[in-house]
Amino acid sequence: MENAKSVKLVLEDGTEIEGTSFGAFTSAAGEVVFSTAMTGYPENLTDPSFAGQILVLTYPMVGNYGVPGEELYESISKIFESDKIHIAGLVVNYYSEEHSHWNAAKSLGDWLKEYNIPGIFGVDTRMLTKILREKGAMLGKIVAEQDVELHDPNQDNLVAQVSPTEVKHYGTGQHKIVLVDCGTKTNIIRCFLQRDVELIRVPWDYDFTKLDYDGLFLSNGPGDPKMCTATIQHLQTALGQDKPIFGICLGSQLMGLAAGGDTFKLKYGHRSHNQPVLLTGTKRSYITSQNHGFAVDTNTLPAEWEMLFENLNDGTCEGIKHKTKPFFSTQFHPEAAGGPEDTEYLFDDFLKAVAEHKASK
Ligand SMILES: NC(=O)CC[C@H](N)C(=O)O
Repeated sequence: MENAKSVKLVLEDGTEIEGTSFGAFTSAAGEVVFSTAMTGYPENLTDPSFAGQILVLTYPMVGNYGVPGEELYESISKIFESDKIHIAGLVVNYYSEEHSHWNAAKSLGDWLKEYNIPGIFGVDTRMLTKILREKGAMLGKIVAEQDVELHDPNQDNLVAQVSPTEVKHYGTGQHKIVLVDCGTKTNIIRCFLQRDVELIRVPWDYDFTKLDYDGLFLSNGPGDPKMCTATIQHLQTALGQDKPIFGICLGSQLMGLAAGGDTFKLKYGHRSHNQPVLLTGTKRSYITSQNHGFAVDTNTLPAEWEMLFENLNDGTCEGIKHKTKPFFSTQFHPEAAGGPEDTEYLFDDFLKAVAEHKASK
């Protein structure tokens, strides 16, 4: 490669790995996490839940299908999961400078440069993942010319950084759904707009309890769920009523916290497109898309709540539900993008609960 510049990845345990720069030639610190998904870097990089994280991809060749051009649908992106790259840095094994795909508009390296995000390649990302799996997710940094301090993004209120500051309206359907945007993936909005919904998208700390709505949705988002104190407070008011509530990922953790339960940090998290979950009380399992580092501790849930899905790899909580009220959540991503769409039916289940609740009034 012409003009190749070397950079290094440094982990908090002292591990240093030399590699070659692609994307922006700059330094960045964050939490180093790995994803074993085989595709989906345009979706992953724009998922706001990755804010503050240096993402390691185990799939050996990355960049070969380039990055699509932007297209809008109802004023939201048709392609990406938000309007910018959210990761702090990218670590890959082989970066394919040549890309080819029917909808590619640019290379992955050029896209990273646009957002001033560093990438490093030539790293044995499977060896690195073994280190992260043994020792747990670690802080780390990509170092170009200037050194930077290690920084733990989970100490920051990342949700406040990625959440919008204004209320937005979408769609004209008959069910009025409030979407609390803690860093929502746009595919959640797309999934709602493909159904009979009018969506009111509000900031993470907005007092939605004052709004007139039929159902409440809590989005995914970055960082430690315990940082979202304002959302948890508003949610506690909503849990005192009986309008249907559905939460995804961070939204599931917020539901657990508002219900009176606790969350904890997983050793290295779940990030891939093939995480098996079991629907509690059945022998039915689903393959799901996941991206989370925290989970609800089911042992701390009050008696009127129960686990809805369980992760079949490590037994952790993949969703909760209220035993009598229409409140449920998933730790995984039924909206996929990327990953399997097998659990998208949960949007229909939620809207069915909304319709039933309205009919009962
Ligand atoms: N995708 C998400 O919503 C992630 C939730 C939370 N930030 C976690 O890492 O567990």
